[in-house]
Amino acid sequence: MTIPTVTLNDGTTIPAITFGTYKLNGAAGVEAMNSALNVGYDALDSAFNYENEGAVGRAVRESGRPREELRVASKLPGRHHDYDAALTTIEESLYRTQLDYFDLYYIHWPNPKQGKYVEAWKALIEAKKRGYIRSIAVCNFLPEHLERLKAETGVLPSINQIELHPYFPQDEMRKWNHDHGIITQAWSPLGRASDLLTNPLLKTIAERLGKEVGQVILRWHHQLGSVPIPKSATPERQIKNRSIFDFALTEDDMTKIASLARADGRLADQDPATYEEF
Ligand SMILES: NC(=O)C1=CN([C@@H]2O[C@H](COP(=O)(O)OP(=O)(O)OC[C@H]3O[C@@H](n4cnc5c(N)ncnc54)[C@H](OP(=O)(O)O)[C@@H]3O)[C@@H](O)[C@H]2O)C=CC1
Ligand SMILES: O=C(O)C(=O)[C@@H](O)[C@H](O)C(=O)CO
Repeated sequence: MTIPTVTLNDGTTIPAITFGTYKLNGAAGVEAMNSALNVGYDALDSAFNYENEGAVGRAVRESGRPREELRVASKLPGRHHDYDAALTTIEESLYRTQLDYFDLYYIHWPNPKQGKYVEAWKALIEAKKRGYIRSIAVCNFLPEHLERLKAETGVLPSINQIELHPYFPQDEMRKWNHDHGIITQAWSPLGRASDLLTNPLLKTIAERLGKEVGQVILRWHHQLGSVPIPKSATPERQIKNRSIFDFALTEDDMTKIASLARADGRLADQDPATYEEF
């Protein structure tokens, strides 16, 4: 089944599910990404810090698929938020992928203590003007960070990619994004293979629908209006994870899944208000 598309606030489009590539490196990484592109994913999420932009570019070329059919993303690391360094880093990302442009490029973390994310954002705006990037976006930004981008540049991102899964549903942040025309993407959408995948409530829903728990979680993301980015090195799981557009959760399922939220449901100690990424 074809993956539906989502239109961003700058008129560009992304598929309603993207393939995550964190920890997919080297030849094994290329193989996993090749498999994902072969089973119908149209988008790859990468980052300068994943050290796999070369594998991403190679998988895109080996797929034999037209470049314009695909969406390729990377992210600017915290150590390169200075304006000139940011532009050079984006150029380096392009050289590593050996692609002519990125569909999406994100600021990976705001690093508020360092305090240079507005400068980095201005570099992304310039990189878009130069044709390096089609759509500019952020990850892990809080409302206060987004307000500063708006006040100081007049440009809000197309996407805010945040940690999001049933243990950490981020209702307020998702609403903020939605109210400001920003699409929410969900990182670690499956809870990075934590006990979420064996949760009894999710298992009951999955059994009733004849689906797997991972599919129920990814469908939950879709019905919330967020775009999940599941990673899997396993072809069978890649296929299952993308097969979420031919069934639906009931309102009752959605309400029950909302009850799984935990006071601190984060997977790790990575609060964007204080976390500083290298
Ligand atoms: N912007 C940011 O700050 C961040 C962005 N990301 C992005 O989000 C992507 C996804 O997040 P990630 O942290 O990788 O975690 P995910 O929630 O996607 O979980 C990945 C893990 O789940 C396993 N898995 C995948 N599908 C299934 C399934 N159907 N059943 C059982 N297990 C499954 C995988 O195993 P296996 O591979 O062995 O199949 C892997 O161990 C990253 O790859 C990256 O692209 C991630 C973190 C932060
Ligand atoms: O994977 C990413 O995109 C990250 O930002 C990392 O910080 C990741 O979340 C991680 O857990 C690294 O240990």
